[in-house]
Amino acid sequence: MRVLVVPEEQAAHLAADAVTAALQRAVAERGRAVLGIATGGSPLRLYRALGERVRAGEVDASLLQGFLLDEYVGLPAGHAESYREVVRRDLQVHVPLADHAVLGPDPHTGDHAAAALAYEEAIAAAGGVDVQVLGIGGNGHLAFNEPGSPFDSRTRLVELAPRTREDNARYFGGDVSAVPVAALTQGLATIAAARELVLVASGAAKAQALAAALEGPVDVACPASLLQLHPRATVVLDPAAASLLA
Ligand SMILES: N[C@@H]1[C@@H](O)[C@H](O)[C@@H](COP(=O)(O)O)O[C@@H]1O
Repeated sequence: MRVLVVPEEQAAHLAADAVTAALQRAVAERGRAVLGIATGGSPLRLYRALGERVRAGEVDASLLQGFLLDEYVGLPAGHAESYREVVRRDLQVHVPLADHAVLGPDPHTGDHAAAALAYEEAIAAAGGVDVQVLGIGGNGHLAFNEPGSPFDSRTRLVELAPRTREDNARYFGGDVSAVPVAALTQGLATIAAARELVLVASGAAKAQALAAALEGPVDVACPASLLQLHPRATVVLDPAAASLLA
């Protein structure tokens, strides 16, 4: 695991370096590349920086396919805070992935187990994820794998922890009751199967989770501690997020 601590503005560029290199490697090997997409505030600057790389011709967006980490269950299709819409706003305006080239778990089928399985199959059919962008929850969650999620978990329906719903209320006008109670999420084993992981985090609110994830025991109590086991993981932090690291 590589941990880089730099000012936030520089962090996005270092993370974009890692993501770009992984995508270029995949394109050189297989003629295309699969990007794993995280939502939330953490990767916003990274996605802008990645857009610059695309405009500079370092990455050909037409060769990319994207898979979301997770999706809320219970929002109407097209809801502004559904992760499919968030990805349109936060990633696709910078990195022009075609709509058909971006998939997320489908929360509208009425059969969440079947949708979860179909999503795993779609990722496998694409050849797996080349580089997975990650944020980290304040409680150490990855995607919507809350503390206690098994390391061998796959895409499935999960209930959101109260802390996660409170943290995410800021995207729902501050109203916790508007935050869905469930989601479909890639499992920890699904995430760990990506060939490369790039986690970005900033701010003191993430410091405790990062100390547990990077320097604590590898344990389901902190789902993000699985990064310690991954052969190609890069973590890019600003000084505040890194402030509790030894
Ligand atoms: N499901 C997402 C995660 O994928 C994300 O990493 C995390 C942190 O979000 P933020 O970057 O906005 O702090 O929260 C959300 O709940």
